[in-house]
Amino acid sequence: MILLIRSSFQASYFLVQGSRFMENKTTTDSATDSGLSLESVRESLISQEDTIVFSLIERAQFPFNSPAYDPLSSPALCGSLLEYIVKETEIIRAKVGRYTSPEEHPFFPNDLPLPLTPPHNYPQVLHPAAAFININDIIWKMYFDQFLPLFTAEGDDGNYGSTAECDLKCLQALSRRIHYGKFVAEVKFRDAAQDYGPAIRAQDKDTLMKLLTFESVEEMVKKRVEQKAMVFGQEVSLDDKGDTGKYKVDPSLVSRLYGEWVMPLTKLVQVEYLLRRLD
Ligand SMILES: C=C(O[C@@H]1C=C(C(=O)O)C=C[C@H]1O)C(=O)O
Repeated sequence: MILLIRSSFQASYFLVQGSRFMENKTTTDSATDSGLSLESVRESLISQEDTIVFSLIERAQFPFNSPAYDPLSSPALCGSLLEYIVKETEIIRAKVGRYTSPEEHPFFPNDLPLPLTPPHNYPQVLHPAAAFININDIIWKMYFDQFLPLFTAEGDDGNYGSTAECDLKCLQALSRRIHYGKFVAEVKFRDAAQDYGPAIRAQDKDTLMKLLTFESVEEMVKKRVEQKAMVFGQEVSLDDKGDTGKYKVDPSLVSRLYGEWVMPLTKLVQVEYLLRRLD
C-alpha cells in the first residue's frame, strides 16, 4: 500500500527543509541543487545504476539463505535477522538526519527517532506533498518475493548476517532510485506544465503515465544495465583465456529487474507525485 498522507504540508515542509549529513555523492549533486534539468536527473539515474549493479553482484555471492528471513527465536528480538538489521540501521540513519533528505526513504518509518545532528537547509526543489510518498512496502515485496529467488542460487551457506547486510544495500539503492522519480516528475512538469496541468487537474493517471513515458529511453536503460552487469560482474582470469564469459549476476536478469520492476515503480512514483503537484 502506498503511504500517502495528504494533510499537514507544514510537516512535509519540515522534512524537505530538514538536516543533511553524510551526503550520498551519486544523488545529491544534481536534483537538490538549483540546476535541476531532465539531463541532470537522468545522469543521476545512470550513476545510481552502478550502485545497484554492484550491490546485486555482492548479494549474488551468497545463496538464498532463507534463515536470514525466518523469525528469530530470541525473545529479545522480534522479526527476522534481516528486519532487525534494517530497523536498527534506520534508527541510526534517522539520528544522523538521513531521512530529512528528500532523496531518502525508510522501510520502517514508524517510531524513528528525531535527528540529533544540526539541520541542513535543502533547497526546496519538490512540492511539499513529495514527503508523503513512500512506496518502500511495494519495493520490499518485489525484492523478496519476485526478484531475490530469481537471481540467487538455492541453498544455505550459513552467512546470514552478510546476506542481510547485502540485502540492506540492495534495498537502499533500489529505494533511492525508484523514489528519485519525484525529481524526474518535477523536472518533466516544469518543462511542460501546459501538458501536465489538465491531466493533473483531472487526476487522470493514464494520461500522466503516457506523458511521462519515453519508451526509447527505457530500452536504452535496459541495454545499459545489462552491459554494466557484464562489465562489472565478469570473472577476471589472468591466463590466456581472458574473458571467461561467466558473470557474477546474470546480465539479462538485471535488465529484467529494470524492465519489470525498477522503471515501472519509478513511473508509479512519478504519477503519484504529479497527482499532487498542484495541491
Ligand atoms: C526516468 C524517466 O522517466 C521514465 C522512466 C524511466 C526510468 O525509470 O528509467 C525511463 C524513461 C521514462 O519512460 C526518464 O524519462 O528519464
